[in-house]
Amino acid sequence: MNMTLTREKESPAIATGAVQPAASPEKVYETSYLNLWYGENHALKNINLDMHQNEVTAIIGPSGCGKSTYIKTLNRMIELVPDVKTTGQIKYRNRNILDQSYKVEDLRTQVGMVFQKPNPFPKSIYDNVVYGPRTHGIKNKKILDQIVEKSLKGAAIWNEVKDRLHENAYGLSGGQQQRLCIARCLAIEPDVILMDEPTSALDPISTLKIEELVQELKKDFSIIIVTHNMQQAARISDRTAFFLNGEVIEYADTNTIFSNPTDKRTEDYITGRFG
Ligand SMILES: Nc1ncnc2c1ncn2[C@@H]1O[C@H](COP(=O)(O)OP(=O)(O)OP(=O)(O)O)[C@@H](O)[C@H]1O
Repeated sequence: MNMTLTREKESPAIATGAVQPAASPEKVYETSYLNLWYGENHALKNINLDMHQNEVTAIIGPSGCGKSTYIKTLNRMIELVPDVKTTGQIKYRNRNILDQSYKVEDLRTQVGMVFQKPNPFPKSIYDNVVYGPRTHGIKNKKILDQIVEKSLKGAAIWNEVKDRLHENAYGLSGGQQQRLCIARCLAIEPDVILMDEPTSALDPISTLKIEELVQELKKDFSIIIVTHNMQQAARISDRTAFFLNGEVIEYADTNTIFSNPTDKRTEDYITGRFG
């Protein structure tokens, strides 16, 4: 059965705001037949997903379906969990990152991550932003100053903090802290930004700011975002993958997922019948 969830019809709340994806933008990630086990728990099952440059890809699905697990495989953070086993491939820019010869440090210079709860370091705003560049050996103050300004502007927080750069980041509001964490991520000039429910701890106004920011950032970066919030996926993403019980049930451009899904389970989820 076809269903319609468009701006004008049944559900104004799930209006897709994102522009349709371009014909075939370059692939950033290509996941093929990815399986992942936590011990005996088969958490990801035969995942096949391509993610594209300068797009926002949303990952949605009910609690426990494997969203966070999947996004953590994309920067190999998953390796921090003991007793994890994977099979299959994840190619980032044509190289399989699951191949142990791929240095995780190299991957992390290309792929930044923003987490559910803002996690600034207990340092000044300035020191938070320059943390990555300093780790990479940049010491020149003029260059670091430029990185700070550019990154904070990129994360749409410069005007709010430019006069207090040397104050502790913990003095910022939750929404400001999250934008600072995005600035910290931008300072390493990544190619891809992974976001694991970046607004779930924020109030609606801060959420809106982050959503607007994501739309800006996709001009320069590729963004993969896990969200519980279907309206958010509909508003900001170009493509959406619906996960259920560790499988990708449906992956398509966001408009299709929310207005004309092909799988009954997708339809049931986006209409709130479960999850
Ligand atoms: N560190 C871990 N050790 C063992 N099992 C885990 C671990 N993390 C997740 N799992 C299991 O893997 C499955 C997928 O969990 P995951 O956290 O990826 O789901 P999710 O879709 O992100 O859920 P939520 O929306 O609640 O955050 C679940 O069965 C979960 O219990």
